[in-house]
Amino acid sequence: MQRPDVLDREKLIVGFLLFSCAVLYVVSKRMGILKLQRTITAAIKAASINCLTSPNFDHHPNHYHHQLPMEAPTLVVQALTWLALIALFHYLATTLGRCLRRHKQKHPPGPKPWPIIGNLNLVGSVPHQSFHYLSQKYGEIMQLKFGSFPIVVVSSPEMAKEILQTHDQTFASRPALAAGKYTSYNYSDMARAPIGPHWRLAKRLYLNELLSPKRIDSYEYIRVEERRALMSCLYALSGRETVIREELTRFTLTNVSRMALGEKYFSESKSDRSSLRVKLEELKEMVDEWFLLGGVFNIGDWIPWLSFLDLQGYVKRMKALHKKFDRYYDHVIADHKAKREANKDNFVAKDMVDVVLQLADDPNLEVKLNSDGVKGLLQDPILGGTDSSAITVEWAISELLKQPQLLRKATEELDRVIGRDRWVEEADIPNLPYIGAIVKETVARTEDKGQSDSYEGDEMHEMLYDAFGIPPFVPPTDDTIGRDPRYWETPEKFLPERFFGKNIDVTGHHFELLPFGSGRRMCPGYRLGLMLIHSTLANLLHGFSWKLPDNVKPEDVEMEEEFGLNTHRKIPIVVVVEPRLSAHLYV
Ligand code: HEM
Repeated sequence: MQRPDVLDREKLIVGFLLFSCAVLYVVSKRMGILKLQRTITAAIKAASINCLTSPNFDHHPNHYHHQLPMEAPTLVVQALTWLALIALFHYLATTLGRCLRRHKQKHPPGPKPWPIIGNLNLVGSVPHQSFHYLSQKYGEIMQLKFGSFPIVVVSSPEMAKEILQTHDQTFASRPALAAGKYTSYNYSDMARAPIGPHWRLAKRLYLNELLSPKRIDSYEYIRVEERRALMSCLYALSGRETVIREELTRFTLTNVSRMALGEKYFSESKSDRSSLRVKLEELKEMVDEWFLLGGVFNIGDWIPWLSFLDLQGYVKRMKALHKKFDRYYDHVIADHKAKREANKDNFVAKDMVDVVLQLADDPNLEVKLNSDGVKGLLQDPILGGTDSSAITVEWAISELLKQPQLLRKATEELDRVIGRDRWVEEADIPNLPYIGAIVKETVARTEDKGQSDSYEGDEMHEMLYDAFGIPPFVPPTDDTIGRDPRYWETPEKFLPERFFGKNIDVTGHHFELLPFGSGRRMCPGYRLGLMLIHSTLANLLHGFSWKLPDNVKPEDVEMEEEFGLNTHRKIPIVVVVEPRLSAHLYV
């Protein structure tokens, strides 16, 4: 991508005018402006005398021309000289302005914006679908205006590479949206933090403490215990209509809570009123609400002078949600502090909360961790690790129920590789290529369709102009690339086989498939996320046969999406499961 060039002709005009001005300035300085005027006046006078002495001129003595004092033409000539100079400067200024404007207006193509709302009228309730539609009309890089802010949407692997790899430093910060302020402890979680010392601290913490390959392996026993609990629970529900999302969210929430916080910190009993702990149902609702509010188009974000009205009521909801999460984190922190106090002399940090609290006490830390900073850091794994893994498995099952022949192929592979007398272990995953292809196809089609962050702010604006001559940008929507027939055969079809014989991975190197992003803001939890998705899906397909309720045919399964920071199914899928393995494996 090149910085757009000003037209050569205009460069010449501007150069010529600047040169003329410089000459006029130097000459007037040397001669003095009055002398210059006198010279010009003399030249014009000489011309007029020539004219007066021409044979056609009327020489009658009473002719008023003869009566004029000599000063009058001098004044006229002086006035004309000034007018000419003013006109010259005016011309120069307007031409220069036009050139600069032309330079700035070299925007990517896009629809004409309306006053105040910009192009918000073209963005439907599922924005990535609107982007996809618009990008077909305007191309792989297009400009839209959200209220007062210009944004750019890119939708090809080549453009994605430019933005996320070549210029990733320029584009790595996040916009300051209300969701980050009210639901992410004033931009203190890693996902919303601007690039800076706090974000670097978070990255180090996750990569070294919670999400390093060694640490992920050491938590395998938690994932196995929780997987067993999930399988037993589904076994108990067999033959009944079940909303699988409920079970999956409980499963991922428990896993991530135990890994990051050390234990569950929620109560599973609906009737237990005495517990200080938040109820599981309530926590699930809080997580759902967080993802919904994180992805909404809050008018105040894009038309800031209307923000105080909170027209859609989102900010009010964000503040209410913040209070609930705050109570939850206060409880987690107080419990950890109490345990540390009780074990003062030989205390060893056991989980991420212990590590974060130790960091908060460290006076030599590059950036001081205050209470918001601590809670922001606890939030990333709870929210980042829960919803995305659960909804990916739900989408995969929905796609398989729509095409039962794919479900058959997956169970054939499981029977062949694993057999019917044991569960699938994490070490088996590389030997299950068909399940792997299903996971890739699912994340390619469904992950983070909602990623529509844009970048703003004067500094960012300048950087964007420096880098590209373009205004703020929206990261490439996987959905747009994922549906482009130039990169995918029959993109509208769920087709795991498309990955066979192709070395396309999902870890940010192949820009036609970016479910976890790429570059420095790439998801730090991708290993854990993939591990959870692979092993959960493989065991669900291995342990149960899957059916739709009697009155629903595969072709009737709705695949409508609900927009949010993650894209959920609009209507959770209802399934009926029956065990496939011996009964003793489910206890
Ligand atoms: C299926 C599972 C997951 C998917 C699909 C997913 C996807 C993503 C995506 C697309 C991003 C944004 C990348 C970008 O802007 O370029 C992201 C960021 C992030 N994810 Fe994940 N994620 C998953 C699991 C996890 C897990 C398990 C954790 C932690 C335990 C996690 C923590 C984070 C954090 C902290 C960020 C913010 C990174 C930053 O802004 O620098 N994610 N994730």
